[in-house]
Amino acid sequence: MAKDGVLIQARGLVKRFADFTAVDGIDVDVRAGEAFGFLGPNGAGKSSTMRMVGCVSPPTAGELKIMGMDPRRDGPAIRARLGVCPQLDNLDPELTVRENLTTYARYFGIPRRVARERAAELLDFVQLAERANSKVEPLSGGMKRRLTIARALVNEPEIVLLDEPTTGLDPQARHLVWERLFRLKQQGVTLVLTTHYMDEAEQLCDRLVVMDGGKIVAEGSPRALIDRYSTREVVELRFAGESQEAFAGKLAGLAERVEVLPDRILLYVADGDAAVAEVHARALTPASVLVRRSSLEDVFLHLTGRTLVD
Ligand SMILES: Nc1ncnc2c1ncn2[C@@H]1O[C@H](COP(=O)(O)OP(=O)(O)OP(=O)(O)O)[C@@H](O)[C@H]1O
Repeated sequence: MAKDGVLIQARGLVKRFADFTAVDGIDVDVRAGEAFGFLGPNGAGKSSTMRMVGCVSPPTAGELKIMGMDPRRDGPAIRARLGVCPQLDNLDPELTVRENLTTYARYFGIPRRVARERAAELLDFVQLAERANSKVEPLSGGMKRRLTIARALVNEPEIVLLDEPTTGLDPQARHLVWERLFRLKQQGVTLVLTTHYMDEAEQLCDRLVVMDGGKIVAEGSPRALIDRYSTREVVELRFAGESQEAFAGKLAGLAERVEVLPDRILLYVADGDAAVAEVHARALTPASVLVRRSSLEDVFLHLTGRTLVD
């Protein structure tokens, strides 16, 4: 392990494609045992960063150290200690569920008998033991994703990279994946994930960076980011009629911050109910009112002026 328990260290890390800069000089420290997230909208540069960490795409500039090693020089040694769960499932449809694991194990030189034992354990872990002899094709999206996670664990990696682990899954399948990832974290595996789902980041990540346009715009724990960049509560008001903008002026002084979106107005306040009472006291009659806790979505909106998922 590298000094201070930092497993991944990036300094001024850059990825350019021709004259387009996808990752624009980011600094990152991922510590042993934590779940670390890259949160940002499509195109923020999350996957490009992950591919550099996974040693499949060389950095254009800057420094990157993984477990104290240099991806430019030590790619194979690093990859031997990483597990990778790519954004798109690339399981082998010709093979059974079990064979997808045992065949993958061969790339790491794991003896056949050990590979079979490990495959059985991993299929148990991802709750696919009953499907061991099934082909991959008929599996649901959630099962395929869990199998991809199992495959990423075949070499008993210290770090597991997960690129959008639950994109495209239904809520129940997502929860099952989250639950397994949480279990992995409890076992001491370091998780690095990208996501554009703020609930996923809040559920899983001990710390995260918010990325936008190739840059890191904020970093911290979900709680710390919310405390720093948002208020305790948010009131969402929807006014009937063509424009929310027309009502915004009537809300002056009512909140620490007001965001006017095309379909609603957000009031950032410490006490949502008190703010709602004040809205009514001003004889305003929104078509709907919702009081909720602040989330990472609010952090993102504050930092970039845009919503995370359009
Ligand atoms: N091989 C490539 N050649 C040219 N441009 C690329 C390449 N890979 C990525 N890009 C561009 O770099 C930018 C960042 O892409 P990246 O995939 O890293 O973003 P992301 O945050 O992971 O978003 P997504 O959720 O869509 O994967 C995008 O504008 C993308 O079009």
